[in-house]
Amino acid sequence: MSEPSPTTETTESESTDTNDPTSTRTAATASMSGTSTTTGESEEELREEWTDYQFAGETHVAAENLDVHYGDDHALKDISIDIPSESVTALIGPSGCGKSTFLRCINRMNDRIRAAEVDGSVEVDGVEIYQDGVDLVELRKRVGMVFQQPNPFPKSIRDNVSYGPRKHGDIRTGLIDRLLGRGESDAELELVERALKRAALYDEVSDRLGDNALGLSGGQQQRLCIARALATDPDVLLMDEPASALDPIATSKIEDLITDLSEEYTVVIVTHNMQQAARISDQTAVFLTGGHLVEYDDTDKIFENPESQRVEDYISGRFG
Ligand SMILES: Nc1ncnc2c1ncn2[C@@H]1O[C@H](COP(=O)(O)OP(=O)(O)OP(=O)(O)O)[C@@H](O)[C@H]1O
Repeated sequence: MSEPSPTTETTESESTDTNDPTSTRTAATASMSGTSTTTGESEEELREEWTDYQFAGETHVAAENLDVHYGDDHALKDISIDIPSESVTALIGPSGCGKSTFLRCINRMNDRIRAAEVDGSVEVDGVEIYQDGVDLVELRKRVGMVFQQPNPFPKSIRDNVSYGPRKHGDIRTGLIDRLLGRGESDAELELVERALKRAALYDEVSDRLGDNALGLSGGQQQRLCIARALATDPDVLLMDEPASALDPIATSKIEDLITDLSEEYTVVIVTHNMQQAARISDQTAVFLTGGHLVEYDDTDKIFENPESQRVEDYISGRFG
């Protein structure tokens, strides 16, 4: 192993992110509460466990003292975590413990949920993304997201992939291209091919790029969604249970792809499938009920010798 989309789906209109008027929260550092958890371990003790983690690589995404509320529901409590670049980080834990909420903090998708209030800090490449003036379109180009249900647009395969770059004006259409006899369509085709190859889909669709994407199998649609995310040249890929709607063969292809992508991208994946987390991730963060990050470490350590009894119970199926 190398070193790291919600239950809501992205729609075409969502993908055209503009600065969201609800996104005015600023970074605020929450103090550590020091309260006791249901198991009697203090939050400092829990924190102790996962801050022992030795980084395999450079930190790419860092959350500090992150709290999320949905109205009265305190969904994430004082989360601090450093996620290394070019690796796969799995987020595991029982339903409702805040995994998707955390994932959505990394590209500020929670800004779209009116009830969501985010406090604390998230840095991507050392830049605070919860400061005023952050360009959310740019952020979401750099931090791509793939959701549980494949959600291609009802357009051609080619248009699905080129949608983002076209929207953001990233496909070059300048004079030099025209002088060289290259038109907009050449640049676009190049980009589409590159993204489809990177998503391990090109060979299966190269002869039908004009066909409607909805005619692809579920696994192909999911790889198309990954290609669509890659087309805007992100460096972080957030994946919310990307294989849970797929059959075992399609799942295996997605897992191989994720491993491959982690050589180039920082992948953060939510999964309910612990075997999947063990197979594909380099480090694993275990969230448990109450919105706590209980332990974070190398995946082998989490699965073979976790520090926390609660994590051991969860992993062995005695809890959660
Ligand atoms: N859009 C929302 N509006 C209000 N509350 C929400 C919203 N999304 C999540 N929550 C609440 O936040 C808490 C954490 O939910 P979240 O979906 O992040 O957990 P999860 O670990 O990803 O769950 P699952 O594994 O079931 O997807 C839950 O109590 C949930 O009800």
